[in-house]
Amino acid sequence: MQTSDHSREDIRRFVAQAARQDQFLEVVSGEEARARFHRHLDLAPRGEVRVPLSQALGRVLAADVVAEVDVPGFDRSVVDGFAVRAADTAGAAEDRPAALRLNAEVLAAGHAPALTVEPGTATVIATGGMLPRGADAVVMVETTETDDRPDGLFVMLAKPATPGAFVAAAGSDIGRGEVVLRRGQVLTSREIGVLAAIGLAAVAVVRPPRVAILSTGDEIVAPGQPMRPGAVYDSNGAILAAAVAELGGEAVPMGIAPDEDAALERLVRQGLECDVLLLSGGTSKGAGDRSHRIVAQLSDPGIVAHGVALKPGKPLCLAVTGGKPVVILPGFPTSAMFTFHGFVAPVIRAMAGLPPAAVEEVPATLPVRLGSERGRTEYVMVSLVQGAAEGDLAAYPLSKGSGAVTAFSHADGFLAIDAQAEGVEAGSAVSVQLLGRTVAPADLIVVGSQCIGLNAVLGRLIGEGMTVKALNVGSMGGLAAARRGECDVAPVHLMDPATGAYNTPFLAPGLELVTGYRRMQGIVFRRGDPRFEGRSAAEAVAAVAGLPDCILINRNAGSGTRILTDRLLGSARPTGYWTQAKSHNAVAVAVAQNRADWGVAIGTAATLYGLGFLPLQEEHYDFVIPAARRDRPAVRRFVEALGTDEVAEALRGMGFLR
Ligand SMILES: Nc1nc2c(c(=O)[nH]1)N[C@H]1C(S)=C(S)[C@@H](COP(=O)(O)OP(=O)(O)OC[C@H]3O[C@@H](n4cnc5c(N)ncnc54)[C@H](O)[C@@H]3O)O[C@H]1N2
Ligand code: MOO
Repeated sequence: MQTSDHSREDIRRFVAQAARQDQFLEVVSGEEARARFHRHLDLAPRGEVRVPLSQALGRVLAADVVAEVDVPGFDRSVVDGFAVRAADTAGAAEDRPAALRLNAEVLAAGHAPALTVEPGTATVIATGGMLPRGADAVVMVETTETDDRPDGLFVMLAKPATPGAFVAAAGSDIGRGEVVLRRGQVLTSREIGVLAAIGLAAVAVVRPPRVAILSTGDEIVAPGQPMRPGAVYDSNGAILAAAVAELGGEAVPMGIAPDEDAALERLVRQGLECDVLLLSGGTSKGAGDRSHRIVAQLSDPGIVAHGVALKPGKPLCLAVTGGKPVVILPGFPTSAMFTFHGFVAPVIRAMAGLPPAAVEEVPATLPVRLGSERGRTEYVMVSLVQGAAEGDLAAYPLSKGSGAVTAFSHADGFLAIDAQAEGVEAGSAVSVQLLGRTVAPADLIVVGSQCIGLNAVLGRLIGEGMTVKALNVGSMGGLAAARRGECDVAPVHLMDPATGAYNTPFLAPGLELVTGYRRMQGIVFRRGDPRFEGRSAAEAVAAVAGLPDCILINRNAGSGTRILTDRLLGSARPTGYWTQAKSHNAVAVAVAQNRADWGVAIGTAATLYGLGFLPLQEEHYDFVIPAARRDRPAVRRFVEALGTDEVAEALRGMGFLR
């Protein structure tokens, strides 16, 4: 839909359509939605295919595999030596060796013996050689001597051999008729080895369910294509295709459908040729949201639930047609992933012949308060860090909203807030459902304010093989985490408004400060703007503060940059003063995209977005370290690396001062 040139009638129609909430009249619980969905689904695997072993990795066995051969297939020598009759060696000793005449045969691996080991004789045998008739043991060559006598070549044994010594019996590894692998087994390199050992070149595996994946929306652009204003790259398509493959399905990417009924209808019809059809976007009540209207045309039974009392995930639309699932996931990536894992993944697993995924939960403590809207069960992605006491885990919320794409990749798991609760208090015990099987441990935990300069140090440590977990919770959050002993390093840039001093005034007993680097803060503006170009910061502010059409993009209250801005403005309240951008980047983007005309940010942000910059003041970005953690090897290495010339050089290269 075009964004300009709308007639009043267009706009009235848009609002009327957007306000029509019919599709959300019946919002059901997650359990109810799942129950309705499963009532109509056919979850049986969709047949089997034979694949060569070279293509069997990761596939699911369609049937039990029964060995038709023994492994080993014959009694086999496991050493180089002599095949003997153990009875002939009874009583052998250093001073009374048993002498056995050697038969005229050498049993290399892969050759069938021709001669019997008669009493009083032995046959030379190699590792892997087939035990000859008559023999019941093998003697290692090192423990023997040979004796070249006129009546033949003899081997002298100084010790008796026990029956079966150094012989691997036929079928001792795998016996003919044995079930070696069970149906439903996921084939790894180990199982593929077993299949090869019993002589199979190909194996029957479950046919992976084919899952059509269609992203929808006029604003969606395929990665690799040029960006347009207001557009977003199609991340859902890529995430879903990979997630389907991870679950044993075959992703059938169908690209991006525009918000247009005819095209959508055609693509939905095409997608229904697969075993599952997944759409994302356009399920909400926006005027451009077409997907659910098209899916609503399906029958037998069609849509079974549209709207679930979950956050994220409210607009999820579940449909079934002829036993085949058709799901519209919400467009926001976190919502799409969350509902995919909750509602679609179990279906794909079942169709792929896999058992339900095991759910692992760990207890943790919530370090900060979490607010929640009543009426929907809310799921919050968290990152887990080791707390002060051994075994204690702190669950840091990764609250970037449903639209974020990084929440899933940064999270260790998620916690649920009851639909009736208005939030969870700081310090509450919570249960975290893990996304993987274990909590990923890290050598160094960094919690606080994030800065791209930090990578100059952390990148180096990671290159040395250290694992690092860095959580962005702001300076105040980092300071609190350091006080609670939940991090090794808390990067902070806090200015005391009374004195203008950085960071030191905020230290508490048990905390140390390591000097980091400085960041120049200043006014950012679009190059060439005569209201700023060529002026000092103070002159510029004096000139623009009273101009109603010169818009400021301000920072959030509590941030160091906001304190600086307030000092700069004095009692002036320019247009835009009440905005609350949360980062340097957000300020720079707003100015670069002409949504605002000026703001205060660090010089690096101005450079990144090609903006003009009027320097104001250096900000100190330092590191608070709990004294109790100061001697940990990872912390010592961090401080050491920070002090090196290479790091200082890298920081200067990025525009920081060190
Ligand atoms: N007035 C109301 N507005 C909204 C409600 C509501 O109840 N009342 N629900 C909100 C909720 S909750 C969600 S979640 C979103 C989901 O809406 P849709 O599923 O219709 O998704 P879209 O509007 O198409 O897109 C939402 C958002 O996600 C981006 N998107 C879409 N597809 C992709 C993709 N393939 N890759 C990356 N990003 C994608 C899209 O550009 C939008 O920014 O609705 C709320 N609104
Ligand atoms: O519930 Mo929507 O799915 O916020 O994100």
